[in-house]
Amino acid sequence: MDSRHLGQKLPQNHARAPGRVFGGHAVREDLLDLLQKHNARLLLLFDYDGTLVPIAPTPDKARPDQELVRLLKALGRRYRVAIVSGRRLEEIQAFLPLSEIWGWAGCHGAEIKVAGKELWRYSLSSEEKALKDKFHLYLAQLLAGRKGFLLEDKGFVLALHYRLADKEEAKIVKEEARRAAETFLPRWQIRPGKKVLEFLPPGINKGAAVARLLAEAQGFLPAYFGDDAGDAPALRLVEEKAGIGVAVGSQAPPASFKLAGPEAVRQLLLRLCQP
Ligand SMILES: O=P(O)(O)OC[C@H]1O[C@H](O[C@H]2O[C@H](CO)[C@@H](O)[C@H](O)[C@H]2O)[C@H](O)[C@@H](O)[C@@H]1O
Repeated sequence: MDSRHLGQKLPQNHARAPGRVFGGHAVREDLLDLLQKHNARLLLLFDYDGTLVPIAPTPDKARPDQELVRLLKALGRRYRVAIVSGRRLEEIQAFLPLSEIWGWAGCHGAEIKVAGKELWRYSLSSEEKALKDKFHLYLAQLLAGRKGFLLEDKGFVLALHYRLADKEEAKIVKEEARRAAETFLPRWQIRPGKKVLEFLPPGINKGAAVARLLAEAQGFLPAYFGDDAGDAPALRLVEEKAGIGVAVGSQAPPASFKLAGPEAVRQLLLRLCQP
């Protein structure tokens, strides 16, 4: 096995390189070479929305196409593949019903499965659940009669979407929601995403999720692909472990490599699948 990038920093030209956005959808050959070198000991970790599929007006519209499903199936046969999503684990598994995918983290890592078995799950105390339910009710009332908002209750996480709302109204609603969260759930995190404000239990983040997955994949080189602020802890952790961070799109946190968007990711993965 080629372990040149395990337990040591990436070569100077890759480590924290200014990360050019690779124009168009042409494949970054340097990144492809680096990934191919690790062959069966490569662990590919993917965020979903904005990384594997383009952002859509509403969450239910961002479904994978058949080519993506076939691509992940082929990748899963050749490499270790994990999905690390802000979505509910059940939902993301329904979108990508593939036994070839080894690892799954849902709700930003509040629920994790590996090789078909539950690995870890955040334990929501009854007191915390009751407060979360009260907060949910409060938000539902706040949004009643307002257009363009969507409230997603993911069990462990609440997401307040405002992509289709009026800008000024969204600003007011977000401020009010933040204020209420500090009253109902003062220990919880408030995390902005792409036109969404998410409310999560303490300690839940994609960095912790990836750390749990990596502990089950000793000797593998991790490569993480992510597009937004929620992916920052995972990108950081993977690069600290001398793995490969790939920032996808213009709003992505810093990483050694940059790709223009989901189509550029797909072109790279298609090449990675070739014999
Ligand atoms: O970590 P991810 O897998 O990228 O999930 C992050 C959030 O994605 C979804 O919301 C985002 O994508 C929607 C569809 O493109 C878009 O309409 C929305 O504005 C985005 O915020 C999902 O609904 C959330 O639960 C995830 O946390």
